[in-house]
Amino acid sequence: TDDSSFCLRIFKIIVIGDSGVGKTCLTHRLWSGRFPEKSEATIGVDFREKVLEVEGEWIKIQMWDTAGQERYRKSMVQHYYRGAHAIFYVYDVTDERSFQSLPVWIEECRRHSRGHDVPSVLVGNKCDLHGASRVSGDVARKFAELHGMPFFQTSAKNPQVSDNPEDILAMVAQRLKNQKPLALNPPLGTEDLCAPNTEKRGACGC
Ligand SMILES: Nc1nc2c(ncn2[C@@H]2O[C@H](COP(=O)(O)OP(=O)(O)OP(=O)(O)O)[C@@H](O)[C@H]2O)c(=O)[nH]1
Repeated sequence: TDDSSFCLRIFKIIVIGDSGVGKTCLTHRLWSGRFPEKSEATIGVDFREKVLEVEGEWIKIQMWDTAGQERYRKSMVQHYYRGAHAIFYVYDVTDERSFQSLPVWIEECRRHSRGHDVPSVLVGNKCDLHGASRVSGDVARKFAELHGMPFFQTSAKNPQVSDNPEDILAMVAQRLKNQKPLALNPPLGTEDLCAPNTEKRGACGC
């Protein structure tokens, strides 16, 4: 047998954001290719993993779909962030409040990742809806630039109308695999902050 097949690098991605923005649906879309008919509030964390081939290397992606509701997440917060290689910050494009909450999520991440800024992407979800209070794409893009994150607008329900969630994951996986910053043009002075957290990289028993 080929021993290298048991020697996968593992990358942990956590999905963060207010309750109801669609974290579970996005994760479900990525793992099953479908939009779930029913989605209930996540309690604690929902954990999925899969093996992806990226440019000839098989890597294992672990996706941690976290609870947005405070009462379902309190005791788990440390576990979410420990060893995370990347974060999807998700907001709902029809819900201004979920966008306004982002600095709080970013701050929480900083507190728990011991001074490291974990490479992140900003994902506006529910682009298939045309609600009155849509968060401006330009404003969100500027926010993402300010924080050195690539920005995507997507829909777990109807990926055709927007960036495809699978493409977002593929891009993140490719950058993690190559240990490149997630943002193409990190803002001046933040290059180190965008570098992948390599401390727990390569969880390989070989
Ligand atoms: N129209 C539309 N609805 C969506 C989309 N994504 C999620 N939803 C709906 O939004 C609601 C909340 O989705 P969830 O995925 O459970 O939200 P969550 O962020 O995981 O919520 P918590 O687990 O409480 O943190 C559900 O009713 C979904 O059907 C989307 O892309 N488009």
